[in-house]
Amino acid sequence: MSPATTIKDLPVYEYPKQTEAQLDWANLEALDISKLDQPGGKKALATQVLNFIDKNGFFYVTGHGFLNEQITRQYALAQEFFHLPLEEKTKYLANTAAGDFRGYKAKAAGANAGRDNDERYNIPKFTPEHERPHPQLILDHFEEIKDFSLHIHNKILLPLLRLFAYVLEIDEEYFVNRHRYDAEGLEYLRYMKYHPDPKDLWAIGHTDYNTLTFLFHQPVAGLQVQTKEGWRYVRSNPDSIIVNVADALEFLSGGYLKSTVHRVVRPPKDQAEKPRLSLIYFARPEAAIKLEPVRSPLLERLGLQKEIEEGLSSVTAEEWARARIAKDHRFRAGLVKTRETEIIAGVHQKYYD
Ligand SMILES: O=C(O)CCC(=O)C(=O)O
Ligand SMILES: [Fe+2]
Repeated sequence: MSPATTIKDLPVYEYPKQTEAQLDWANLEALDISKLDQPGGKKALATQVLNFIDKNGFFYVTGHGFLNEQITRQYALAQEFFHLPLEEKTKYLANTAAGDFRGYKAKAAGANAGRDNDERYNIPKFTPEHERPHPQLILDHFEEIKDFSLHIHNKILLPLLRLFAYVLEIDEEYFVNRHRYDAEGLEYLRYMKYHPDPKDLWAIGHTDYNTLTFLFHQPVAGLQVQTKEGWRYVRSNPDSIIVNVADALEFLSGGYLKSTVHRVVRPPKDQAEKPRLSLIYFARPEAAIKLEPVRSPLLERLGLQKEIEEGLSSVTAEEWARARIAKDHRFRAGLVKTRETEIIAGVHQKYYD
């Protein structure tokens, strides 16, 4: 390969073109988190958050401190990873039957081929708990992937958690203290590849089971968010990360922050024949954190304060995530015909077409 098309060791990743299709786009707020370091910035952002967060858990983050090249390097790695032979990738299979999503998930095949059209590689946080084998490609770029993951955790996740705590008028370290990087618990960076497929629905409507999900720029349209007015496409802008509130943060915030339903549909005609790569970071609370609602002066004032009750409040973040992953596995593997809705402790997960 010529030097012009590689940066040192990897082919340069070029984003596909944005679609020219006229789509119904969701209107989402953008939080410029670089403002948090400026006088008055926290207050301004809190006002913005209060305007949407009890209705819709999707928003953009700008001012996140990543250079475009850092993000496209991760896409280049994702692309190279998925080019590895299937027998190499399957050496690193995730144990999804046990609710463990670390490692590789192949695209469904054989009798279950219709159940999904995506491959994934989940790279867990860089702590001794999660030391595990990786392909040489990943090992060769380990420090770069680690720096990328740590930037998301320390420079994006934690400031957002402090901001949400400020909005709820609680100790600003309340959520941060439940997301210590070195503590036991699973977060991961995901490389994902959707293979072109004629079916309309590529990922059924769902909520995520973690704290916050960070979706990096991805011009192939397909991600949709459920709104009161119906499904709306989420536009991906080059300077923004798309963020969504997921189950654990909804539970911890006493239901105030909304874990928002989303899905992935087949891209519009001008993009439908291309593979769709996604680069996603799933932040989760520490494993042992109980999903009990916080006591918040804001929620008290609004009459929305939830009490700690039997049931979900005694379920940990780890138990919730494992239960969701294992149920999902049972469907994808063809062990059950339809998705099971009760996850744990009598709490139901809703699926939407
Ligand atoms: O690929 C995307 O844009 C979204 C994927 C997603 O919702 C998920 O993996 O939970
Ligand atoms: Fe999702």
